Amino acid sequence: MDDCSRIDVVGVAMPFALVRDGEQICGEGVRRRLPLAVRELGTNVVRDFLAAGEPGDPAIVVGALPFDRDRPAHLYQPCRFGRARTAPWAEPSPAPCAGDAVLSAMPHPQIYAAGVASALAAIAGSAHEACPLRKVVLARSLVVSAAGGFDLAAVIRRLARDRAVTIFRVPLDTGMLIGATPELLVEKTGGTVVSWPLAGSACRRADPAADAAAARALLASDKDRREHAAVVEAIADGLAPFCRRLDVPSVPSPVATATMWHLGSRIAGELKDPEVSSLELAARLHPTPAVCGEPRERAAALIRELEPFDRGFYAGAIGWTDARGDGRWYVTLRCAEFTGCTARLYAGAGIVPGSDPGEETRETRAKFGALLAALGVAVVDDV
Ligand SMILES: C=C(O[C@H]1C=CC=C(C(=O)O)[C@@H]1O)C(=O)O
Repeated sequence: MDDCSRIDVVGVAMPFALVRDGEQICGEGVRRRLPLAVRELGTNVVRDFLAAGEPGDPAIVVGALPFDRDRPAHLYQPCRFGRARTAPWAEPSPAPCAGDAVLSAMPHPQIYAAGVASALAAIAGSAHEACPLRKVVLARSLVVSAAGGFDLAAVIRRLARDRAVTIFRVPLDTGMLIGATPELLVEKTGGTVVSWPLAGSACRRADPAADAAAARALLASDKDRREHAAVVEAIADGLAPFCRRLDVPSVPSPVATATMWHLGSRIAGELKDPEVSSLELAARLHPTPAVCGEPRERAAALIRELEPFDRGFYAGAIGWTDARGDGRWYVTLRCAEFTGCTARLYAGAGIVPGSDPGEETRETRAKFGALLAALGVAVVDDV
């Protein structure tokens, strides 16, 4: 493994990068691809794939899982891989984007709000069925076009000012996926596994007293607690067969990013088999009700019906797994795909009985905030 401490991960040298708290994980080049669909990423897939490679190549798989479990994952063995504990963000970040950016919401916020109302009707209509729809996460997207393009290194440096999130950059075949996710899908190290789901949100406030009150109100919100509980239950159910012991908090805690409060629950377990692959665990858990809904297939069908765009890699997972199965996968949130002079941003909100279409639309607007600020674009009320 290379020491990437002297490599500027936001430069072009190591295009795949995950950065949190000064720890960088980065990869350069594509040695071999692992083009399986998410649902095919089962036991021993990574171990067998790496065993068939050339000796001396990095014993690691990195990349991104799409939202759709039936689609091919973007997974590969890089030519070089590095890991280091340094903070490469010392220099001040210049304004990343020309001020002439044009914003185009897809769908329009009013259409999104109407979609939330339709989702609420579908949830209510299924209430007396044997297996009712309990939750669906509806997303929308925002295309930002800038004639002069984007300075992606500056975007990353700006995102990295928030120490509570993990910054990622994944080179895709179609562009560059960049974001700042607050949510850990799964981390596996030896015999231990951790997942830290988030669901239930409130905007941060500038005034400290108002901000603390917003966190208290979120913790006390029955609607947000139900939204959160659906995710915790699904993850606990997904991990239980792999664990000899699993600790699931009975109440969530507030988790803060620079722009949002969330309800979070740190779920930790002891694995029956320490060789199990973190990619297999990620593929089993994905998509959780933090990004899809409950029950999964039914929520995914409603998402296909109501969302007028393709999620692609948004609401998927990004991360890495090594030959021992150790690795870390994050939920692909607060992100954009950059292609030429456009950036497509995504944001979603969990819908449960009691959700309000206007509130959920405002929540998605606030979730665009981190990326828009990093692009140097002001959040305006009609997006
Ligand atoms: C789907 C997103 O957020 C998820 C993660 C945290 C809180 C969420 C919520 O409160 O709705 C979402 O489940 C997104 O940011 O696009």
